[in-house]
Amino acid sequence: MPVRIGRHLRCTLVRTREADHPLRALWRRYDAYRGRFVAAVAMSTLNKVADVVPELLIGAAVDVVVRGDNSFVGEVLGVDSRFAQLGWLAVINVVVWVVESLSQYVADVLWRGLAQGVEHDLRVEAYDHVQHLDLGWHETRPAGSTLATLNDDVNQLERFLDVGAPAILQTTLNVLLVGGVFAAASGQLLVLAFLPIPLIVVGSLVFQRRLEPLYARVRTAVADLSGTLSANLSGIATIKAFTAEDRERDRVSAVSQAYREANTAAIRSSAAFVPLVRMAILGGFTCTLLLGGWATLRGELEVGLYSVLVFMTQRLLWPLTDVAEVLDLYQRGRASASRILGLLEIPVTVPAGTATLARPVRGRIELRDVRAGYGDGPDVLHGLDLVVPAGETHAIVGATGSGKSSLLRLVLRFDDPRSGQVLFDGEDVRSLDWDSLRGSMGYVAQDVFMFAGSIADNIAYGRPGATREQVRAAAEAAAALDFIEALPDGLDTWVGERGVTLSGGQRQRLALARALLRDPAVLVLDEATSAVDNETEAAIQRSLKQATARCSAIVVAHRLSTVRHAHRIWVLDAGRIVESGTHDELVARDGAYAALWRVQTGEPVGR
Ligand SMILES: Nc1ncnc2c1ncn2[C@@H]1O[C@H](COP(=O)(O)OP(=O)(O)OP(=O)(O)O)[C@@H](O)[C@H]1O
Repeated sequence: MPVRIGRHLRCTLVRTREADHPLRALWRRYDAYRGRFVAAVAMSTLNKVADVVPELLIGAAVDVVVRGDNSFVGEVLGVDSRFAQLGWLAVINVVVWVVESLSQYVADVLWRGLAQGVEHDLRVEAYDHVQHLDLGWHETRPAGSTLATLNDDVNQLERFLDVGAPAILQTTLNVLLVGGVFAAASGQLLVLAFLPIPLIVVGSLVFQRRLEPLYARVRTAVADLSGTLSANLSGIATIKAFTAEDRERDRVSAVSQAYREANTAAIRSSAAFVPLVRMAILGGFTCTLLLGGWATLRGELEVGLYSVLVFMTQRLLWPLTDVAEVLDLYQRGRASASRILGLLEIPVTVPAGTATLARPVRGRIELRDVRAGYGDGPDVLHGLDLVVPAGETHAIVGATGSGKSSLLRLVLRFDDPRSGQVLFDGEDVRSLDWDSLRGSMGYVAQDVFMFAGSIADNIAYGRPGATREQVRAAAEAAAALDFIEALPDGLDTWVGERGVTLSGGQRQRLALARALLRDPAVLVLDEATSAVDNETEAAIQRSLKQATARCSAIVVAHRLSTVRHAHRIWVLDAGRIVESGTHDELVARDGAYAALWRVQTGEPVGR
């Protein structure tokens, strides 16, 4: 099965399939929240009903005052006294207000809980998916852009669920409840008061269509801005060193301006909707006020009912002015949902296998006719055959760009080869689960990363349950204990996110300690000692000799003195193995390795 290395830039996927509505897809994905959603809808419905009742009570009170003994309330309750009727109305009002307030509280808690639950789950799920995507994908996509999706887009969606969704529900309920009252009172007024609604609905649909691409543009602009900012902050030392501050400010300003323009365009369009809605509302309100008033004067409508209808028109129509804002939230939420789901749809191209290795893991690595490359680019490794028997230390050397790190990436299965096989203890690495494969390896990368935490935390990163003594022993084996103990808090010294308080060589030694503490079957070192001085390197070599007595090691090094004692040295040139053998054999052969050796040491060949 030919598989390609890395680079799966699938920005196109960030916009999900048109046919599948992102919010509907979200609904399907989070079925665990459906119960809470139904409860929130029920509570909002109760709240809305309780909200409409006081208006009816006002009408009833006017009816009591105007019609006295014949009032609607008097007939329903069988109470003659107007004072008693008003008293009853007051009691009902208090009960309704209590129900209204309580249901409002419960509905708020439910909606907010729902929104935050979905926000949390979605963020964690998206993050987890992102961390399983292959390394090549991460390398070709600005980290800031992924961050914008994980953070900003998830927040937008939360805002829609928290504010937008209940608002849509309340507006719909309003229309239904008030419509019911109007229908009971007067069919003609129902038609007139509701005339603006189709206009608003059609307007909403038209605006929604216009707004959709505008908000998609806003989300893309946010991702660009976030990507630029995060890249610049990571490269701040380079910006300073090359006095590029002004240039970078202009670049950030241009990206920020693009965001501003995208937002302005969206806001201009969505805000234009408000006056349209208001004009429609004015029409409906004027009809009820005038025609209802005239009907009351002609005696065709009760005064109490007229006052209810006027209040109701207010209640029905004014909340519709919020439709524009809700539409705005909806579109933002939809665009964000689309981006998050797009991220979740990106396939994991280097999935874990299911096989486990027999224990104890021996640590034999073999590459069989391996061809590999990045994305759609040319091959960078051309049919490599290489074996590292269990327990041996092998070195990979060669000019810069010859493919040494690419080879290590295949061993760790950061990428898969385009053809050929990588075998670990005889098993194809594609068939192994991560625990068997990477769990048996200790890796020190060229660019060492330290997490925010103490030195001890960083060393124990690959083996969280390690004892203090084990951490100290690993630090000692990596020739790191002396400098650690010289620090004010020793092993408890806090190192920043990137270990910026440490020198390059110190960081490398901590990374080595971290790898050794795992007690790996295979130690993979990519220029692990390039930043230490000769004396420290000699100390590390002595420790490594002990450490690698128990495991296999694949060591990439430019400094050939580092790998001189390896069991075998493989010389790479432009992605091909051109020589292999022990140091002495290779020097004796007087080929590429011998030439490199001479350049580095000035030693005459054959010595
Ligand atoms: N992530 C990547 N995406 C695309 N091409 C890459 C990537 N990493 C390396 N390459 C290319 O693959 C080739 C081999 O690079 P590699 O890093 O494996 O060489 P190397 O021998 O480790 O170099 P160095 O000694 O400088 O670390 C180079 O041509 C490089 O441009």
